[in-house]
Amino acid sequence: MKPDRKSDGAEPGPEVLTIENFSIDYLVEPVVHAVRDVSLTLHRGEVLGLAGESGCGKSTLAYGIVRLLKPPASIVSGRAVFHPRDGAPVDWNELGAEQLRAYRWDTISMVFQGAMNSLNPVISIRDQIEDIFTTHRPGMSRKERRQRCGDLLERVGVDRARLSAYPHELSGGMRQRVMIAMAMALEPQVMIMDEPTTALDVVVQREILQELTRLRDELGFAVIFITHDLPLLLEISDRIAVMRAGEIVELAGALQLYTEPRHEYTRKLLASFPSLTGDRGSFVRGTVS
Ligand SMILES: Nc1ncnc2c1ncn2[C@@H]1O[C@H](COP(=O)(O)OP(=O)(O)OP(=O)(O)O)[C@@H](O)[C@H]1O
Repeated sequence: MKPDRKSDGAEPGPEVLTIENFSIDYLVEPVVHAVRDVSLTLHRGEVLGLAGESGCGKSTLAYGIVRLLKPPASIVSGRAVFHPRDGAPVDWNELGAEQLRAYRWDTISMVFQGAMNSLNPVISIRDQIEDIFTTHRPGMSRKERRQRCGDLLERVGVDRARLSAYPHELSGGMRQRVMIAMAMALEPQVMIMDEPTTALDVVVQREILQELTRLRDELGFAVIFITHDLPLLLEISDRIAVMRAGEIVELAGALQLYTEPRHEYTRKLLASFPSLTGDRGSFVRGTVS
C-alpha cells in the first residue's frame, strides 16, 4: 500500500460530492431494491473504492449518481450533491436534461464497464476526442483543440501519432486508455470508474491504474472506483465502502479495513481472496510498512 495514502493519518480534503440517503428500485415484479439508503461523502482528491459481490448494486448506484439510469430503474429517494470549488452546491436531482448534459463530463465524468467498445468504429480517435471540446468548449480554437487532443493521449500513455487511428487499429488496453483520456478531457473534479480495467489483462490493468493514481496526484480529481476486486481496491483506494444487497455495510480507510474489518461481511469478502490471507495473513499485492 502507498505509505502516503490519505487514509493513513492525513486530513481528508473538503467534500466534493455527497450522496444522501440514495435509494433506487427496479420497478419489475417483484420490485428489486437495488440501492438502499446509501449515504457517502467523497472528498477532493481521494480515491474511494466501492467493493461488493456481483449484483450488490454498485453499477446501479454509479449510474444513479450521474442520472444515467433507464427504466425500469427509478430513484425513489435521496440526492447527489456536487460541491464546486467556488459557488453553491448543485443538487443533481434538480437539474434539467440540458443542464445535466452540460454538467456530465465537465464536473463528473465516467468510465463504465466495457467503455472501450463504445468508441465509434468509423470515426478517428482525434475526431472523437475533438468532439468533446467542440460541444463543451465551443470557443476553443481548432489549433488548441488539436493540441489538447494530443496532450490528453500522451497523458494516458498513448503516442499522439495514434490520433489518426480508428478504434479497431488499437488494442483493448489502448482503447480503454482513450476512454480514460476522454473522461479527463474537461478536467472534471470527480471521475466515476466502474470496472474500468476488468476486461484487460493484468499487466495492462496495472499500468493503467498506476497512470490513474499518478494523474490523480497531479490533477487532484477525486475518484469513485468500483470493482469486485478487493485486493486491487486495497492497493489504490484511500477509503473503501463495502456494499452488500444494496447497502453500505462498512466504510473505512483502506488499511484499517484490511487490518481491522468490523463487519462480518467484510471479513468474509477479505477471506474470499486467498492472496490477501496467506498463512500469516500477509498482504502480498502491496507492501504494508
Ligand atoms: N434492468 C434491471 N431490471 C431488474 N433488475 C435489475 C436490472 N438491472 C439490475 N438489476 C438488479 O439490481 C441489482 C443490482 O445490480 P447491479 O448491476 O447494480 O449490481 P453490481 O454490483 O454492479 O453487479 P456487477 O458487479 O455484476 O455489475 C441486482 O440484483 C440486479 O439483478
